[in-house]
Amino acid sequence: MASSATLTTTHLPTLRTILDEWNQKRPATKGFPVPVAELRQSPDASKDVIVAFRTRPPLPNEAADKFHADPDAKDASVDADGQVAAVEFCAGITVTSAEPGVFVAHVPGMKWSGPTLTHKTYEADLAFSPDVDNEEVYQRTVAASDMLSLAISGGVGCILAYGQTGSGKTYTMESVEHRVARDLFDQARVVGKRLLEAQGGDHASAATGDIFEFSVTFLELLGKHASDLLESTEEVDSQGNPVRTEISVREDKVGNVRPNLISSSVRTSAELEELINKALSHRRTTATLRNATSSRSHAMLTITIKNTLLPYADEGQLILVDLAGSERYEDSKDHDKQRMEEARDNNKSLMNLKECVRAKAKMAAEDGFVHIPWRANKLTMLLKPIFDIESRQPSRTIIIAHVSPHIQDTIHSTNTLSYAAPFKTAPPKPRGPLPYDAKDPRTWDHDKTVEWLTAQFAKRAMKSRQAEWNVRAKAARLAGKKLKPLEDPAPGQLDLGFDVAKICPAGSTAKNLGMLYTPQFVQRCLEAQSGTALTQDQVKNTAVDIIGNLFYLIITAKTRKRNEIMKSRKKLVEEDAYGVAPRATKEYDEEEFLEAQIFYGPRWQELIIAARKKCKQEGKNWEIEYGITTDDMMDKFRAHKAAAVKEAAEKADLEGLE
Ligand SMILES: Nc1ncnc2c1ncn2[C@@H]1O[C@H](COP(=O)(O)OP(=O)(O)OP(=O)(O)O)[C@@H](O)[C@H]1O
Repeated sequence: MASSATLTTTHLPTLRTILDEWNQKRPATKGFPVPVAELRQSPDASKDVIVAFRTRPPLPNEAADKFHADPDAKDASVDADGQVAAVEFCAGITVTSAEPGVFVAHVPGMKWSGPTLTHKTYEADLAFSPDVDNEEVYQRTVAASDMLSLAISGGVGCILAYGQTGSGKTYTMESVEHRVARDLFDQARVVGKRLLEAQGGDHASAATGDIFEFSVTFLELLGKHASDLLESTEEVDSQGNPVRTEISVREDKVGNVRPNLISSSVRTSAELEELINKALSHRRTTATLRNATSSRSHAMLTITIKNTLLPYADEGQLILVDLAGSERYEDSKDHDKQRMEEARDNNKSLMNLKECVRAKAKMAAEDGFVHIPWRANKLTMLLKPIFDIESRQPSRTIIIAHVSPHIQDTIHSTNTLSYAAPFKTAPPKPRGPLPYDAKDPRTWDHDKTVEWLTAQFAKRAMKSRQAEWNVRAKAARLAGKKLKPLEDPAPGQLDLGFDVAKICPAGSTAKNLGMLYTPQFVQRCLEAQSGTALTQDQVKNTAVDIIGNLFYLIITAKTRKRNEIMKSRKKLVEEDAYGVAPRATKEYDEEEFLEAQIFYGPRWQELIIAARKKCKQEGKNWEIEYGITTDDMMDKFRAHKAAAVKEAAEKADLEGLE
């Protein structure tokens, strides 16, 4: 049977005629409904996963190369006289609608009656034709989905470039990276100024809005091997490959995947640009030295954004991934063993990525529980922030699937398009209210939400009232006097320090609050502060604490079903973040472990990671040096919980006596 290559080569004129006929019959291509200059916020900002298709223009002489315009080549296109036929471009892809995006792939085939073309339709949120430039792609994806604001506000934004080798992934991703570098700092300053304004008072950065810290890592994943693209190396191995330290990718004790990469802090667009250029030049050098293209590795740029006004809020992240080429395994069969293994590993990681993105898109569309197998592979482990359903950080993923414009590549293109098209989901359907569940804030109406918020603020107000009284009582005792016992305030008389109606205005529910980013909730609380009893820091800590509690309740409700399954798993096996063999610890189930982490907040991770890092550098045993182990921290947490339970019971007893 004729190979696909021979088929297209020999019958190119016939295929072109069939394509022309099809083109004449089809409706005109639908462009973007909104011109790029008037773009505000689209595509649907409520979607967690946005899918875009992109195809590029044919490159000079590419058609000739693709169709083997070399008379000695196996599939050479020669005419009846044995002359090399002139090879012209023939489209393998047609864009029929830009938004929603529709690509039609023209698949050549052969029947008894002669060559045929099958036209397969694939749908995405957006489709970019060859004449759309990089700026427009950036504006319609990253800018329109407000991804930079998401990351600045403590969320996670991820952009994935997928496609066959040579389809234009690197062309897109490099341009996105440079544009992110161009815009990120200006946007952060706008958000910073807004937050400082809400906070009021003097602040050193009030005029500039410089309240964020940015750090950058750049990882390369080649097959199963991860390395640091920011590590400069002169060393090369016997095959000419640059020797870089192998980076381990695993979950640490607290479940974070933080490979030990060089993390460079940047303060300006120019500094970020410089760093990106450095990493990209390392990637290119590696590719050239290996006599191959960058298509064999995944390159992951991560920008972490810390809000210095809210040190305990989650750090935002932007993760930009130029994925390895999606070659079919058969295409690598002629390669050496190492390259075949790499191709197999790449395929596995891309297949696992597909499962995870699909599950995530499905979960967002159905608002239910779907298992996301992100632990199955290093690539998806590195993308944990977007896949972990226990993460309380909001996230958004844009996947740009690239295809070659040539009919010669249509088989590859259909693979790419059928990989990415299922990520397109309908936006979540508007539903009626869920039946009320006291433990699930997503089911609370406005009144219940206000009641819960009021109770949260009241608890804290009572606590600080008591602390104040204790101080006064102690001073009185020292002066030989006795203070009148503290009486409970009359109903409605407790000064909460906040106007709850401003935090949760009419019509707003816990579900709406749960969709706010931590800094947005903090800003609301700063604006809703009544009286001057609380300092700025107290307001911020209270706000972070309360929104944390709400997130916790929502996550617990979401994962309740999963926890039931997990309950059978009694023991938690820990892995040492620095590669010590896994060891079993005392018994505590995952639910309690999660509760403890939330109780400690980011301090848990900071304490453990910082202590370990320092001791590792100094060659000391961190457990002896610091005397804290996970078991100790769990013990302390249990003691705290027991004390809280005891206190509540005593209070209940007292109330019963009254
Ligand atoms: N939209 C475009 N407009 C013009 N040229 C493009 C476009 N997209 C890609 N190219 C060109 O096509 C060639 C291949 O693109 P690129 O290297 O980005 O592909 P790739 O998918 O990243 O390949 P690899 O996987 O091998 O790294 C490059 O010369 C690039 O400049």
